[in-house]
Amino acid sequence: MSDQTTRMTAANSPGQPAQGGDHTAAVPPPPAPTRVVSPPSARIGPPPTAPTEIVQPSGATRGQAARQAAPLGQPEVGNAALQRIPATGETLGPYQLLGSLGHGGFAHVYRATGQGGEVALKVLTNSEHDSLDRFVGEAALLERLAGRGFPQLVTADLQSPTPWFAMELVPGPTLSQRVAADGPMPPHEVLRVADDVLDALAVLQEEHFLHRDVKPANIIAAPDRYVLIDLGIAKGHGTSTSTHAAGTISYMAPELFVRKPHARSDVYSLGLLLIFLATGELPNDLNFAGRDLTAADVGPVDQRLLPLVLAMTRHRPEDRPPLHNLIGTVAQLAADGARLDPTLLAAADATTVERGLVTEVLTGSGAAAAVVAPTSVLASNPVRQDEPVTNLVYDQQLMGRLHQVHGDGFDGAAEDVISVYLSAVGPQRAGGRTPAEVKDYLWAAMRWVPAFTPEGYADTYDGWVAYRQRHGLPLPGVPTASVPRRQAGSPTQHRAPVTNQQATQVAPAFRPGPTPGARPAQTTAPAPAQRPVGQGSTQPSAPVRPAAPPAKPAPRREDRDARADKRRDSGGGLGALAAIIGWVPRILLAIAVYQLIRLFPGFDAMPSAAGLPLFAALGDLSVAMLNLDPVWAPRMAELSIPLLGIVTSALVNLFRAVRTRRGGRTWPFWLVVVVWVIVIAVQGVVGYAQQATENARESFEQQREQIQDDLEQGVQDTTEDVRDSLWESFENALPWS
Ligand SMILES: Nc1ncnc2c1ncn2[C@@H]1O[C@H](COP(=O)(O)OP(=O)(O)OP(=O)(O)O)[C@@H](O)[C@H]1O
Repeated sequence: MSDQTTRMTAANSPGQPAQGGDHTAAVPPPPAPTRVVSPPSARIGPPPTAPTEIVQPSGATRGQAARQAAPLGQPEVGNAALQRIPATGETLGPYQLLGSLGHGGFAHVYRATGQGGEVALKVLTNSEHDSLDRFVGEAALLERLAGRGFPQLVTADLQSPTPWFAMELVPGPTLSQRVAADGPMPPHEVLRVADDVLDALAVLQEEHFLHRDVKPANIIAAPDRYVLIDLGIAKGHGTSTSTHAAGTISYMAPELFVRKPHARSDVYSLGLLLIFLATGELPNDLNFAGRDLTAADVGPVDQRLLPLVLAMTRHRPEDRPPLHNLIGTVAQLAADGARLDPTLLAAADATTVERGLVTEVLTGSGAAAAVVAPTSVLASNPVRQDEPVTNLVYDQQLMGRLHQVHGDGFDGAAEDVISVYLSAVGPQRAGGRTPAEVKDYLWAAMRWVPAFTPEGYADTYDGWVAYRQRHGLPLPGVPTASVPRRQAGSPTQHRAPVTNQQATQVAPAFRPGPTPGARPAQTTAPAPAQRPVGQGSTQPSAPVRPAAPPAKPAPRREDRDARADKRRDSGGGLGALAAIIGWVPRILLAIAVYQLIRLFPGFDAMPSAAGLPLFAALGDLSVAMLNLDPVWAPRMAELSIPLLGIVTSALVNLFRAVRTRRGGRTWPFWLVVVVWVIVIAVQGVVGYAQQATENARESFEQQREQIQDDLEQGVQDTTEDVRDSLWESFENALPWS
């Protein structure tokens, strides 16, 4: 890129509003003197091959300036004040905005036309304190990447009151749009995505950057290639101390949750992305499970792809293959799946590029990690008091425990866990939110739907512990003090501030309990030496390693489904109603079985349930509706029992299927229908036999009566004949006849 285009010219002079827009409420920050910076500030590694001259305001960052200038009442999203959002038709620099391509929490991207055709124009719309730095960094990095796997930077104006940069417009849907529209991709196409994205990540790694937000929405499916976008949070490997809530949680590598980016963190995200592309869904909630995925976790992935995605998503970053090996594997799979070299997918020593990065980490800010008590689990994951509350989602200890309680169906216990956690780390970490509000935020962030407590257990910490004990599941560390209970009926109440005394008493509740099969917790070695590179690990040896995450293996998909059914059948609000309704088909089934028993000889003295008012009424109703002979009413009343059973079980199962969002996979419906069909069939057969017997008896009776009538008639006729004949003989014998 030429200097003329690289120098971000002030198309709009500072303070001058952009043309054409009607966003009068927008508050542009005050003009500020400019300086040349080497973007981005977080970059570590060799200087760019061509110095990038990107001009940005000096002194207070734009975010700070904007906040200072912002009147009270300016819209805010969380902690983020909003910049003005340009309207379609507006002009920015030499470009006219044609329409929106999309936006994230940070910037809006427009299709724009101007100099040399159409471009994608990205506009900074967030004025958080470091957003302009990130924006400048993204533009500079795009320029350095020069279109290799990423859109090419065209030009930029970062001095504008509305900072923007223009890049190559990549035509096509994002992969999330593609999967939403067309469903899962065929294996060969998944491999093409892997090939293109791995190449792009390798280019990025050569520039000493991680992407850190590899996800379907950040890959555009152009007609001839797949292009990675959104470098807004890309950062140098060595800058591991950021507290910024970066990345999209569903695709984040486990080590990013403890703010220890690894050279292979993007490999993990890409592995999950490939699973998503191949199956249309992500493995559930495994971020905090603390183990590698298995074939059972990932759903119906093509057998060729399976070893690849399982290797890419290994829990420990050093167990994942490096980019170089993955590129080789994908090439082999694309050419001939049978010739896969398994050594490429094995854990591998750090590559040259990675080795340099590890040194950066160890000699850089990583070594300055907090000095903490070696036995404190919380200390292994130091909490910064000034972090926004939203960053709690990156706390592996907290989230690991929440993952457990939620997985077991004890959302109420989660509030207790959060409460205990806040006791230990200081209630100010909640930013004024109640544990219930913190829980709601975390649930939304993790996309966890409300759980339903197993029948017979209180939705509290103690209830959860009882449940685990009963089912032989690993228990959390035994607290030295009782966990504060939620008061009945006030699930969202604000808890009383906790005292320091309470904090010390309850903190041990966060120690992972004895968990068979778990990796041993890594204790904190005093003054950890730098682990020699090439001896089996590329992970930096920070002074304090995170303790092993809760070691409950994530449940298999079928187990989860069955457990979800169980949970949804019980507990709380709609769940209670569902549980009651769920009993109706069972009661009807019991009545039908009773009716069956009565059909057998010797049991027919038992009163018929069909005489109950409900069934009798149904019998009358169906006779009236079907215009049948009223003598059929008792039969229809009998039939109404199994029919009602089928209908109610269908409704209950439909209700469950909707609640669990798993379509017709709820277990009992087909079974219930089969049972009901058997009930109807037996009733029909026995009823038919009874009817036939009755008919035969009636016909026999009729014949008997007929014979009797005939006999009587015969006797009578004979008697009359004899009498007549005698009378006639007598008359003939008379002398006067
Ligand atoms: N070069 C491009 N060509 C075409 N469309 C693009 C381009 N860059 C971005 N987009 C579109 O704009 C949308 C938003 O872009 P991007 O993800 O970079 O924004 P963002 O605000 O940084 O998002 P996030 O909050 O995820 O960081 C993308 O999903 C994509 O649809």
